[in-house]
Amino acid sequence: MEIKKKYVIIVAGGQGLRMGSEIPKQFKVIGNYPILMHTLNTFYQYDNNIHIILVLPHSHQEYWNQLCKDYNFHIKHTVVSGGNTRFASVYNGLNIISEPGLIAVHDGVRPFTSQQVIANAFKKAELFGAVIPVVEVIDSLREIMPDESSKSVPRQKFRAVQTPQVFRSDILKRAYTQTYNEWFTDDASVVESAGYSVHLISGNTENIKITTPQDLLLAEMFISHA
Ligand SMILES: Nc1ccn([C@@H]2O[C@H](COP(=O)(O)OP(=O)(O)OP(=O)(O)O)[C@@H](O)[C@H]2O)c(=O)n1
Ligand SMILES: C[C@](O)(CO)[C@H](O)COP(=O)(O)O
Repeated sequence: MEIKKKYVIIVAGGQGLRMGSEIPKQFKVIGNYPILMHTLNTFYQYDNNIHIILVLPHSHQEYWNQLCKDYNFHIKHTVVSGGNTRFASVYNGLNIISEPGLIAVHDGVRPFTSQQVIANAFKKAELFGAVIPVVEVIDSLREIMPDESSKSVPRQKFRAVQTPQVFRSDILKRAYTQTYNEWFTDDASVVESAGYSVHLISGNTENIKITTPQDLLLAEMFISHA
């Protein structure tokens, strides 16, 4: 079978408002390195030929270059400027990919994706074209009704969605020609809205999205027990 080029667009163009810290959360240090370096390293460990595209706000790029020098970080990657939404940041990353292949899109603030999940996502994307990792929901769920009352819903019917989400490049590029919608919270929602179906695989529960100060504590704990 033909070996497809592999890309990963790592989005780190956000402001980290829910973290509320002075330094954007993607640059916070856990286990001796900034979070983003752990994330890039995870993909490099998976395949040291993967093309890594890192999306950062223009205003953070100088800081990142300095961090790379300070931490002697030499994993090859291309930096692209972020947009005002995650959708716009992915779009900008996609714009520099001209050759066909498989494209993973991954949150810069998810440093704990397992090698097994990355490998499985790429493998299944060859077959299905659009693959996302999900985990079961562990809390009970309630739906809020228009009159603000609520009703319980069966959690067995739902899954929590993670990244990396991996797609054939033609599918992802076509999907990202759509106009932005506020329910596009991930790449699967964009691809599905363009008429494609999305294949689910098992994610890994440690693959948290570091969003709040509590997540940062959890991340420190994962690193210290790795
Ligand atoms: N304009 C944006 C917004 C988000 N992201 C990225 O998308 C991922 C998931 O977003 P989230 O956790 O919400 O990050 P922030 O937008 O930084 O956080 P917040 O919503 O709390 O401001 C993050 O890696 C974030 O950097 C991005 O690349 N460009
Ligand atoms: C892409 C994502 O991480 C999948 O769970 C999530 O949708 C990002 O949401 P956010 O509101 O941008 O954090």
